Amino acid sequence: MAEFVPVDPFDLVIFGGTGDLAQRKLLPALFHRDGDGQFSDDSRIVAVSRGDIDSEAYRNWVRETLESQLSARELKDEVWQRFAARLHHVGLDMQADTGWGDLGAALDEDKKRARVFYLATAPSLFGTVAQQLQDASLTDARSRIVLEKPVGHDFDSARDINDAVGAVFAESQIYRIDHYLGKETVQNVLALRFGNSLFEPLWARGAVDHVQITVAENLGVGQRFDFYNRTGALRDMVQNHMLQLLCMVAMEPPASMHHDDIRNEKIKVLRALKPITLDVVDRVTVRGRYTAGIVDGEPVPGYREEGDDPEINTAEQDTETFVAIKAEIDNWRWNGTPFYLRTGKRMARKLSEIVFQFKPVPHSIFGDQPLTPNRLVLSLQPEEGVQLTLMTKEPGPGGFRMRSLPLNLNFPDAFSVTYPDAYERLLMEVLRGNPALFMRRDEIETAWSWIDRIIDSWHTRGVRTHEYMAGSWGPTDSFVLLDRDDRRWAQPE
Ligand SMILES: NC(=O)C1=CN([C@@H]2O[C@H](COP(=O)(O)OP(=O)(O)OC[C@H]3O[C@@H](n4cnc5c(N)ncnc54)[C@H](OP(=O)(O)O)[C@@H]3O)[C@@H](O)[C@H]2O)C=CC1
Ligand SMILES: O=C1O[C@H](COP(=O)(O)O)[C@@H](O)[C@H](O)[C@H]1O
Repeated sequence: MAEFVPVDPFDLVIFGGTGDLAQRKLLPALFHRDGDGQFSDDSRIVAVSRGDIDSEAYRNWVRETLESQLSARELKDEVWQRFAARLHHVGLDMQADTGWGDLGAALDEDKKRARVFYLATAPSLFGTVAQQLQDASLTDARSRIVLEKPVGHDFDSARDINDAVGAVFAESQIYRIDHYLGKETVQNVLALRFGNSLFEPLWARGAVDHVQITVAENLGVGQRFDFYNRTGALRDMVQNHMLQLLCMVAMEPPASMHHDDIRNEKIKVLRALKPITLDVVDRVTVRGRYTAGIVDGEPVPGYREEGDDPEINTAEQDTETFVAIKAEIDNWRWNGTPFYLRTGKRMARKLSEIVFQFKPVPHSIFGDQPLTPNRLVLSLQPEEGVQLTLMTKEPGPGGFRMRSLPLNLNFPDAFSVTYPDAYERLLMEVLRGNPALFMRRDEIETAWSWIDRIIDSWHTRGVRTHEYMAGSWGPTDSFVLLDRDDRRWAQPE
């Protein structure tokens, strides 16, 4: 039976406490955890923004924002009263030297209490805020700082941010968010691989033909056009989420669940990624961009039409909303077993999954009967579960007929509890002081180095985006990418 374990008293400061991320993810997540009784009465949440509002006005704003997202059943009055009492707002400009004393005054002076600074702001402010906090004597060995993604837009900027934040906080105090690491199924990869003796002997080049990692979204870029247009799918999704998924499935068994044991294994995978160089970039990567189409039965505009600011939406700007990559890991376990990565916006439907395609049997004793090689599918979204396809004999008379059937483990069916979403889990891990689900500095920087190489090669080779219709599974070239190796994407069915 799931049990919600309370966390010790804390002060949580959210820089950007009135922003979109706070509104849609952080505040609902905190409200849910409070609802399950995990926060002590004296724990505080202090929002920082430049807004000229007092704490009462902030509480009213939070109430409205929760009302627009939660059901009346979820927004229980008793929980709201408790939650509201811990909310405070401090108005200050993170780039100015004034106002930091007000923030200090809003915090508890008890040195034993966890003090967490959550930077839900542009990454260009991370170093400045860290320095201001130190100058205002608001940090000590017990404080923690949470950095939202993206940590930089390339290796150099990531290193600068890490240096600036690292000048104030020790690495053990820095929590770099990748919300995919908070997803239930991603953690279940550890349980599946290392809690069962069944899979690990097969988890290698000898048995696995190839691996596919798909993160498809049906949504477009929406309100974030400006950010996205400067970023693109490779930086937005592959540098972080997809490479983290790759690490979780490809790493060697860690010695324990200790955060450094896990992160030490992940970094080895990132270091072993074969660089994608100028001579291969147009064979092993595909860039795409959606045009108008139909998603979930509704007509939707193309990418270009989503950004209405002519200053940023120029014809020369060739931002990709889709990317597919044939990645290779140069190590003993995976040599010769490609990992095909694919992510895109406005695709046929929301679907995140990791597919292990096993090799065919070496010899068939069943004559002409076609045999489908086994496949292990780890589903992340929208449904969480694990599926293993096996060849079986069709029952009954009529000869020996073989059929491929799935062995299904659907988490919502198997476990009746509703479990916390990724942000809820990650926030609780920060408050507990457990960095296992966060990215270490070397992971971020090594991932950026690999990504930078692809971007440089794209620019030098002039690799352009290919159009795909919104509501499809991506550009034709992404199918050719696998076709060339005589393989197919697991989707569409
Ligand atoms: N929104 C999302 O879904 C996601 C966002 N992120 C990242 O999180 C960060 C924040 O994103 P998002 O919430 O969307 O951004 P918003 O622009 O919606 O919010 C920014 C917040 O920061 C405050 N702020 C901005 N500048 C200052 C300043 N100089 N001093 C004090 N407060 C300031 C704003 O308030 P005010 O203007 O009143 O000062 C506001 O509260 C970004 O780096 C984004 O890339 C990451 C993953 C998902
Ligand atoms: O970090 C990001 O992730 C979301 C997708 O997250 P999910 O949990 O809904 O799969 C993506 O839409 C966004 O562009 C990106 O910045």
